[in-house]
Amino acid sequence: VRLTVARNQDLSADLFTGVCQTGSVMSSAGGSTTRFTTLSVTRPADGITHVELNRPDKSNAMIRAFWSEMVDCFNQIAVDPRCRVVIFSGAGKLFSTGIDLMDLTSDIRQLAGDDVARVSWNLRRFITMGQETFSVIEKCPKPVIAAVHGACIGEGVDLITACDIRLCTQDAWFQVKEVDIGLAADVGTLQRLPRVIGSRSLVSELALTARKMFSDEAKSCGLVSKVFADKEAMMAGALEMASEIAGRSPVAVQGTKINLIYSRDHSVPDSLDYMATWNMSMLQTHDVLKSAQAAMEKKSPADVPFSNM
Ligand SMILES: CCC/C=C/C=C/C(=O)SCCNC(=O)CCNC(=O)[C@H](O)C(C)(C)COP(=O)(O)OP(=O)(O)OC[C@H]1O[C@@H](n2cnc3c(N)ncnc32)[C@H](O)[C@@H]1OP(=O)(O)O
Repeated sequence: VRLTVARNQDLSADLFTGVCQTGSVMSSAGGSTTRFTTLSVTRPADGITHVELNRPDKSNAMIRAFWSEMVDCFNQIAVDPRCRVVIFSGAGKLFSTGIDLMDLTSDIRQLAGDDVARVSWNLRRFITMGQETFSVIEKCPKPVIAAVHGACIGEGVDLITACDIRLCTQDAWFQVKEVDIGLAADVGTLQRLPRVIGSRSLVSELALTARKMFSDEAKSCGLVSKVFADKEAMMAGALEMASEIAGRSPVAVQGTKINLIYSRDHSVPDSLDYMATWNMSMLQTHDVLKSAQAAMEKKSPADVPFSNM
């Protein structure tokens, strides 16, 4: 199945109206609409939301509007019962070249405040806003599959390390570029990358030298779990994986994401404790009974109708 075909079929859907000339419109479950200029949001199949970086003529460089649109987008996805899983990709010839360098330089030049304390305070707020741009992905209970083709630079790496699953094309490359522009990466890569790939030595090497890492190495170190020949194959693979996830119990899927992230950041005893408390209510779902019955009847979970949440 190709995403492009599915998307065309979906343009009339009520929730996501797809890309139009002035941007993409997304309405929350409550009905309010948000118009995005840096993102395209579509629903290629039942339960699946496709979010696409949508500044292809500027290499999907991330401007300030992107920061707030990401927060709006993922906050809406988090509460949208019709979304069970998200695919995140980039339009055009590459995934993203990271922060928009024009924006960055003008933002830094325009820092306001009467003295060092006030300037610093404002700068801190600016940095935490940047961090929230990617933390919203992690806070969203729906799993997010990043699908990367071509370059993924700087903030692009911040973005994908906040995703749950990463796929890429053979021509993909990754670069923790921040030291080259005179700063220590500050919106997620240094915190998340060491937890994604096991080797702290490799993380330090990548972050301190800003060297490019190509797809084969990205696969062997665990940054991505699958490499596809080209973008078309990757998007088909992402859609197939997303369908597998969307067909399963949302109680089980969302509980799995939340507990995996919790256990990444806590000790095993604390995480087991959290898990027990989590499942003391979630195990009472009808989904367990329905799934167990389907397994005994040798049916796939995909054949079981689970209600949305
Ligand atoms: C508190 C927050 C702090 C956050 C920090 C974040 C840091 C980072 O993200 S560090 C990474 C910054 N990015 C870069 O240094 C990459 C810059 N781009 C490139 O080196 C090249 O674009 C690249 C080698 C990737 C590709 O080169 P190619 O010749 O194929 O394309 P270009 O002609 O360069 O690009 C096409 C148009 O896109 C514009 N563009 C590309 N990247 C950026 C960018 N990062 N910021 C702004 N604009 C970008 C480029 O200017 C071209 O536009 P136009 O000239 O209008 O055609």
